[in-house]
Amino acid sequence: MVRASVSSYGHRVRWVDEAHAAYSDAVNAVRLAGVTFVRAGREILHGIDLTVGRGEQWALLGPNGAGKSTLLSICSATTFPSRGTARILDAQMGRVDLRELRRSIAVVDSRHPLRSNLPVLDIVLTGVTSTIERVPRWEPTDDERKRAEDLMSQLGVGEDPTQRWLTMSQGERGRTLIARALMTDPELLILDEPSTGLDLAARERMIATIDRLPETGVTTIMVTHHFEELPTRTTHAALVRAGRLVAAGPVEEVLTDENVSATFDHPVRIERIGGRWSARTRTP
Ligand SMILES: Nc1ncnc2c1ncn2[C@@H]1O[C@H](COP(=O)(O)OP(=O)(O)OP(=O)(O)O)[C@@H](O)[C@H]1O
Repeated sequence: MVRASVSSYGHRVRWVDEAHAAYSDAVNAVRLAGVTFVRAGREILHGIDLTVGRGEQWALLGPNGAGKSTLLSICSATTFPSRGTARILDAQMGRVDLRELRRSIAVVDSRHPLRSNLPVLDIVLTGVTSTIERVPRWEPTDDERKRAEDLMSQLGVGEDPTQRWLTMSQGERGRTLIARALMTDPELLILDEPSTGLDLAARERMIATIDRLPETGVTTIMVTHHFEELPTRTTHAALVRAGRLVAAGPVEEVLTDENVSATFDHPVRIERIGGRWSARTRTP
């Protein structure tokens, strides 16, 4: 069912995720109801309702400071809502063992805070321990090592065994972090600006990599600033502005000139060519 409403910015927007709300949680990866988040006395998210079905590929878009990363941290069960409920992979935050839940969730963050100059294999293996650094005295099993090597080969990293974190390019780091994230065969994969700082060829390789992820059945939620970076297999989008959703639902219905212009408070024309999107200023 599609419901039309008027956003707080005076634009008519369509809410298109109501059909999902009728689903049982068994088919939902994320279900947020009335999620509000307060930090340092300031309300950053205001009553967010969002349902992400399992196997869907979502993009979160919006201006700087809109609350995308905060929303992402609630979806990854890293941050608790101040009010409202968050069900992640059928588990209600606040009522489950978070360590157990987080085993099914992997996060790829372009600002990965690794300080040690680890080789690629060791970085990928930190996906098993869910740590940034290698855990002292922890050793992978033969199967874990084999899986890490398989993923490295699939993602095209680690061919040079001397390659280490501090000397890796942004593109190599990004693909290494995706291999790391896939180590635990996650049900939910969170991607925070995975293409940041990549040159054109590296960005295109990264998008092609992300485009292959649905084959694993994983649900993805990705934050990006650029419509050009949306993988072709993106199924849904959510537009965030000033801590509120402007629109959320199937990507073709959400990424309209009207919705995107309302989100960025700027006249925007959205085009989709060959499955990829672009956005530019709409001239009268
Ligand atoms: N640690 C913090 N303490 C106080 N306020 C914060 C903190 N982190 C973020 N904020 C504020 O919360 C709001 C939302 O931030 P958030 O990082 O979620 O936005 P974003 O949409 O991801 O932004 P960007 O696109 O710039 O990364 C911003 O106004 C930001 O200033």
